[in-house]
Amino acid sequence: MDRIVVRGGRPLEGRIPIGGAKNAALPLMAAALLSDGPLVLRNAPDLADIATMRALLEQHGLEVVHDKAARTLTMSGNATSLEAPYDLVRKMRASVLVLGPLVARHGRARVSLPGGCAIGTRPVDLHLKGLEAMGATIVLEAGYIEAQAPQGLKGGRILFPVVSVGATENLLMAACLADGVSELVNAAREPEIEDLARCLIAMGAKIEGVGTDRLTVTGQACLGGATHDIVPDRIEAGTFACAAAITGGSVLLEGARAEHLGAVARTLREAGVLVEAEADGLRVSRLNGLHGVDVMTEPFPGFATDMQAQFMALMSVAEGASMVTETIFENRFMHVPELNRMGARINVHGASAIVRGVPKLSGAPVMATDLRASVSLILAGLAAEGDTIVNRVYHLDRGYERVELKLAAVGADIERITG
Ligand SMILES: CC(=O)N[C@H]1[C@@H](OP(=O)(O)OP(=O)(O)OC[C@H]2O[C@@H](n3ccc(=O)[nH]c3=O)[C@H](O)[C@@H]2O)O[C@H](CO)[C@@H](O)[C@@H]1O
Ligand SMILES: C=C(OP(=O)(O)O)C(=O)O
Repeated sequence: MDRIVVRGGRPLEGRIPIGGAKNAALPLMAAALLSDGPLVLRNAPDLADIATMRALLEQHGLEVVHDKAARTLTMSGNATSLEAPYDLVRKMRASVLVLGPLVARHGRARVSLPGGCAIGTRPVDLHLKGLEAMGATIVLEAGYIEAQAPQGLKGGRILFPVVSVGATENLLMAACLADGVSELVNAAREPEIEDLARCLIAMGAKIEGVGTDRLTVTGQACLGGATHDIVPDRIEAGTFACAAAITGGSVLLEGARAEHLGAVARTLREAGVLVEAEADGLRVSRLNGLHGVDVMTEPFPGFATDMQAQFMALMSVAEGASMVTETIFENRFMHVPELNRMGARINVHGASAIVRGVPKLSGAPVMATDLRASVSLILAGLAAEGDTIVNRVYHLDRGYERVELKLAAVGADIERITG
């Protein structure tokens, strides 16, 4: 199994290209199940999760071509199998996003209950209740969701009791082919949802309220093909922003958009990091010291839970203390014991972690159990004295394209050891 070795102490300088967002690409790929014509996605990242979604769509009967040189994904054809099997779905939570499109288009689907990052229980009840509100019958049997709507879905009013990115995406896609008008209230507003909505509109969907927490969808008989540019990955950008900050460097994040970073950019500035929009991206630099800042994860435009681990690594070398509160997932502090093994001083009290900054971290062999936790250990390694060996990098490969090459290109001493 591959490992990443980081030797800390070098300030990062240069330009880092930001890829298309994993969390936008996955629902966009699922949207191909709604379409009669080919869906072409440009700016497609080359990630393990994209390969998993590709395999899932292919086993449903779609043709998927990933031209990695051109960075395009082309999906065409219609589903011939309506079952999403456990072996693929368990690898990635976003697999459940095939459910809404399959039921909306074909009147039934059988989808395994999903896996994904081990960061909490992660139920899918909101996805299922929403489909029921649109007239589907749902039965859970032997680890599978069996959904039926033989007469097709009907438009309905769905009020989300908590903000859910995945449920908003699943039901938004389903509503595009439902009979009548659907209203999604308290919908998630993450930039990836806006990206999905824009692509669906290009495919012929009728959606109002894009970018707000109230989406109104007038169902259409069918959707067609489209060509769509995937939005840049705000979490990849935020991660490299933390890399620049933790090493006291200065990098230009090519293609990154300040408005998509939401509270992350504001919080970095509060901590003493310069974040400036330039013509072709965002410049992130740290000239002086870092200071501790409190953060609380929230749905967009609040501080993203997918940036919590990376920000905690940064705070572990800041002056003073910071309190990091995780409100989205109940078990997303798996990086804390590993950061502490590198000399960080972090105590967890329920949903909050108190981080007391230390002057230096020290390299160590570490291991993470989820994607963002893994990358937080690389960030810590960039600032640590000595070698940090990050094991189990398959988590990283789910969501970061060649992270070690991108970091090495701006001066980090980092390499992948294969095998
Ligand atoms: C592939 C993808 O885009 N993943 C992102 C997506 O995950 P995902 O779509 O799984 O996250 P959700 O926004 O749905 O989860 C938010 C909260 O709602 C709860 N919930 C969710 C659905 C449900 O049916 N019932 C329920 O109770 C969850 O347990 C969690 O506490 O948004 C998360 C929150 O920004 C991110 O961390 C993930 O990176
Ligand atoms: C938690 C994440 O992904 P997933 O929802 O696929 O587990 C993530 O991207 O940080």
